[in-house]
Amino acid sequence: MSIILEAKKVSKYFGGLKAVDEVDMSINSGEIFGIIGPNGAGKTTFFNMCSGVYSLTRGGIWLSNENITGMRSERIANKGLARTFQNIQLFKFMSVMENVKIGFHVHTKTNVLNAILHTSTYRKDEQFVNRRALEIVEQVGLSPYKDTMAGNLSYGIQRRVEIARALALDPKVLLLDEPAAGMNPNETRDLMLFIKKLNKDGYTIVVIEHDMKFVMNTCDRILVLNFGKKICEGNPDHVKNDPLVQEAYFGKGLLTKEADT
Ligand SMILES: Nc1ncnc2c1ncn2[C@@H]1O[C@H](COP(=O)(O)OP(=O)(O)OP(=O)(O)O)[C@@H](O)[C@H]1O
Repeated sequence: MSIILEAKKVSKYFGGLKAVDEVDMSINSGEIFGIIGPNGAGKTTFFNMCSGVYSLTRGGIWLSNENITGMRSERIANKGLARTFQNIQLFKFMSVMENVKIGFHVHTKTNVLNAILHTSTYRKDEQFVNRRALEIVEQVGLSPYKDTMAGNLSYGIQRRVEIARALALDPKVLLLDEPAAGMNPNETRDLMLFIKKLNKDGYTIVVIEHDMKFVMNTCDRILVLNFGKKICEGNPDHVKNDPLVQEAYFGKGLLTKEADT
């Protein structure tokens, strides 16, 4: 199994605050990998460094053995790492297809002038984007909603549109920041199945999530952060039974109760 995303001694300091402190992580190609930890543990900051939104204070990040430390986020996206954000960031007055099509901008050569002049570059890009967007919409089961305005869809479907838009980048690795946040149990169950299907389709998935049932039932391996430090890493059973995790994060018994239901 090859390592697809690797972080070595990654740190981020905000003034005196060590939001992420010397965290190592190795994700194998084909895994569903979870990152958990209490509020403020450093999870999103860590994602922001992996995806080029934040610079690193120390350490390095490798994507498919290429050092991507310090690269801009568009460049990292182009190299195959796509992400979604904690808060849904869709264009609510645009259709599902239009939202997905926006995800293609890093792949196309069209600029404003090409668009205004309707050049052949623009027309070729338009054809490519329309065809691929339709394929992705079908792949993720959004065909019935393709012409619906995003703002009119349920929360669970909107999340799926966001993921579809990230797939437009043709990523190898998909980072999902709290995809189940705000979902009802049915939506969370559907999301779980959806993520497993995406993984079967060949995407490596890294997911930050507070919903323990989701994490324990979906992830192959889990990394636990607390106050910016990695306190545990392993398969769901290992993490569930780790006394440090129980104490530092969940409070004794809570993890077992939530994850087993
Ligand atoms: N841009 C920033 N400037 C200063 N401090 C920040 C910044 N971003 C995050 N922090 C701080 O870094 C710490 C880690 O925050 P982060 O959002 O990464 O945690 P988290 O584990 O994702 O939390 P949550 O589960 O609540 O989303 C927190 O103390 C937060 O206040």
